[in-house]
Amino acid sequence: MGGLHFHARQVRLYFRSFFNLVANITVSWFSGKQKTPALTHEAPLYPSLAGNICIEQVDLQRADTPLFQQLSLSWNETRVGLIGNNGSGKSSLVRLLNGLITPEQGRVSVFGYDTVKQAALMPALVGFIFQNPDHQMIFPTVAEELAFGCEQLGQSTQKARASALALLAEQGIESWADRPVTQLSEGQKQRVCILSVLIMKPRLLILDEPFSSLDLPTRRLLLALIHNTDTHVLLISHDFSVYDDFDRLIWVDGGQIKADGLPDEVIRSYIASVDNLSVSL
Ligand SMILES: Nc1ncnc2c1ncn2[C@@H]1O[C@H](COP(=O)(O)OP(=O)(O)OP(=O)(O)O)[C@@H](O)[C@H]1O
Repeated sequence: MGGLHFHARQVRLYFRSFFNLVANITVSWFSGKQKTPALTHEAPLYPSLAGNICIEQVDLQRADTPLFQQLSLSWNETRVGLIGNNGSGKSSLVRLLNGLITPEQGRVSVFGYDTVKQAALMPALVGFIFQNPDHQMIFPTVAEELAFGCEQLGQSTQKARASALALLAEQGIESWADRPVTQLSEGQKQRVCILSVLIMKPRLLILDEPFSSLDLPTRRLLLALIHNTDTHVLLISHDFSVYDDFDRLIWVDGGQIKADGLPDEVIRSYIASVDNLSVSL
């Protein structure tokens, strides 16, 4: 068991190191330490779909089965939610946005950057929070977990620790700095994960079911954290109350956009469709 756990940690470490190596090079480019590559803000293939985040005529298969066919979607709103039944394609859709999966056809771009052609930029542009914080945390203590992101932004080890401590102090949790992450509760771990991504100031923050095991106060605390950033947020949650202040909600069904609009209206349509289904069962 211990060996298995160690192995899983190592795999995660290598995976994250690879992404961070790429992010490091990228951030160095941004900060002018190396020659800046020619970044092309390409025009959208379909100008009517122009937006900060843009999915254009995308085809995607999962396990040889078509999931998205000619999927097109774009938005500029800062707070966007994604709902849909299990297996409807939500996680696949958000994984297209940081280049974790690649479409067979079409194009996905985030703030003008192509997630495939400019994949190396994605770790610096798009932060990702998973359902299970254990899949994300790799350092022994809270401060190290936060400092890592700052080091990827080019800060010295000392400066990175100072930035981590400053963020913890701002959150009123400076006493957590040297706590082992393994001794945090699930909610505390998720809070550290969100802070460790926000400290890198991504332009888009994607959260895939981040609250499923959290109690109401912790959920509210983390929602406030998300609301207080000026980062664009894309949130997947089966708890619709989290969408109260959101600008837009997208309902995915069988790999297609079933409804897209104000959260209240989309939630009403979704619930009505589930009620209809229950009646006909
Ligand atoms: N790694 C994978 N390999 C192959 N098929 C996959 C993989 N991940 C998801 N799928 C398939 O793609 C489809 C969409 O799955 P996805 O995880 O995107 O749905 P979801 O809406 O996020 O579901 P849930 O709410 O259960 O998390 C499903 O049919 C699923 O079986």
